[in-house]
Amino acid sequence: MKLCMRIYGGIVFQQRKLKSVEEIKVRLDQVKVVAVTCLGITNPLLINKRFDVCIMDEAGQTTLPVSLGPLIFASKFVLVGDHYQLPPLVQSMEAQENGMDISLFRRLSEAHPQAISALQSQYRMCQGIMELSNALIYGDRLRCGSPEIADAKIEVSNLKSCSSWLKEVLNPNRPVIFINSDMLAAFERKVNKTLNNPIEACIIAKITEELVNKGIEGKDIGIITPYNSQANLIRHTICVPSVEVHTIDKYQGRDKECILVSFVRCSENPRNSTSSLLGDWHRINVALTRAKKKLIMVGSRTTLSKVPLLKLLINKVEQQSGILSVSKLDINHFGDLNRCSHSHIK
Ligand SMILES: Nc1ncnc2c1ncn2[C@@H]1O[C@H](COP(=O)(O)OP(=O)(O)OP(=O)(O)O)[C@@H](O)[C@H]1O
Repeated sequence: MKLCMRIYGGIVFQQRKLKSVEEIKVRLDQVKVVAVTCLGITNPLLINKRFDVCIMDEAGQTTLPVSLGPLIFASKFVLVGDHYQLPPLVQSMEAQENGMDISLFRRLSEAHPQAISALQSQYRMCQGIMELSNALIYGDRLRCGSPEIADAKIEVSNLKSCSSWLKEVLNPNRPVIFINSDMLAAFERKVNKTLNNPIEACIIAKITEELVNKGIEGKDIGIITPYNSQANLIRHTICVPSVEVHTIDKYQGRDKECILVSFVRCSENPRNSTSSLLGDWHRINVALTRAKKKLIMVGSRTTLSKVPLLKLLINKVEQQSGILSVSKLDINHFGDLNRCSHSHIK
């Protein structure tokens, strides 16, 4: 059945085209379930409504005042979220210092651990991908929901025509690959106070093109990176329009069959790179848990290893035999490294 959803003032309606405020009011009195954003609850049409239960999704990423809005309309509430992923986005330093980036979900789960029901079966990641966040973040508590999920693999057509490094990267039996760019001198570049890495963008573009050539649909591929400038650079570099490219923060709550991560940081003096967006383990957790069947990471092992959690990640990938060090010879097979490093796209 195909449902047609219509949204009026932040409230979602199924199927019907409603022509007047009166019709919306009548419909609202008939329905048993109302779906609305946290801020949409302030809609005047809902002002006198009361609900038996309020279920709030992504509660770990919602600030306390925004959470309280819908909760006061209900007798009971259930908060759904994961405070091991990114917390609410709060830009004001003063608000942060006063705890505004701590969600109601986190506060209540710490104050009332007996009220938590931890969901341990997950239906997204295959075994190899799940093992990373299990080892780094979840203390080995996650399980694959079924053997089919655990063993899921990408399906690619004949890899014989690929160069040897791409054969390794696309190999369906390797769910996790970390492409180490140390031999390429693929240095980060500062552009208007943000960072990008042209050589990493070229590597990501080449792998994406090859995945599509070998039968993976663009809509099943996602590319994520910590930095906006790198997301823009990759969007300009790849030739497959249906592939989604976003920052890690924007990818929370989403998934794809195949995820490529560009870590960007690579500096001649790696110590300079330790305080960065990558220092936040919540963000690393989001990046590692978006792929269903294939997770391909590109970065400088030397630079990233200065961040303790990323060092653990790289060691874990090494245990899975998933590290691939690429050389200038490999990369020059598909084009001119100089063209990548002198890219003028900002
Ligand atoms: N019972 C199930 N059987 C098969 N697939 C499922 C089942 N439940 C969830 N999935 C799939 O697992 C993936 C993750 O589900 P969902 O997005 O609901 O999880 P989530 O906990 O909200 O994830 P996150 O907060 O990490 O983004 C989705 O691709 C979804 O289709």
